[in-house]
Amino acid sequence: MSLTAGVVAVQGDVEEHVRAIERVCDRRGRSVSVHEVREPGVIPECDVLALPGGESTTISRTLHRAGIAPEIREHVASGRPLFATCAGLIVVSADAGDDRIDELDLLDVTVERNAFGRQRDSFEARLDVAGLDEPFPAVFIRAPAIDTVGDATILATVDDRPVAVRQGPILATAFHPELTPDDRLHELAFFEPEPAASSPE
Ligand SMILES: NC(=O)CC[C@H](N)C(=O)O
Repeated sequence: MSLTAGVVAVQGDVEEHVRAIERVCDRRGRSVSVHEVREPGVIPECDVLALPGGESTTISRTLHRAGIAPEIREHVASGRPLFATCAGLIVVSADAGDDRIDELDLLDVTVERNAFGRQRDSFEARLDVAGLDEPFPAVFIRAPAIDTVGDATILATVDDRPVAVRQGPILATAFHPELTPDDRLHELAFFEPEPAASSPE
């Protein structure tokens, strides 16, 4: 059966997520149609969903204004996979410590925006990620870090700060897996959910 994927296309690296999803599906021999989500009515058709990085205050405001936010909540509530990267992580968190962000409160973590400081505004790290055999080339761009973790499971850390977590159908990273040709985290997010979550296969 063909997979229907959505990439929330408010802002940010949408095209890169689309291509990563197409690559993963191609490798797994799955046909896929990927929709860029800008309005309500698309997410209910999607088996899997990506929420890209960008600027989290803009993304948060637009999601609520466009009426997409409730559909993201329903998507997760129904156990369908959501992959949130960077600003996406900030938006799905429980608290980002910024009044301009109306968090979706789907992931039991609090985050600090731009947590790695000026000198390390952008950097790359070869990251050990739970569930992957080889380190992942992680690209950080004005990345958030996770401050406190409730129910979520930590998959990776930088300087002892969590930068990748999963909780039920949600996988979230402070970095940008869509900016590298390595799509193992898209594969983990969409095809190898935690046992409690339903699989799109
Ligand atoms: N690359 C990103 O998504 C950066 C996130 C950005 N610093 C924010 O807080 O919105």
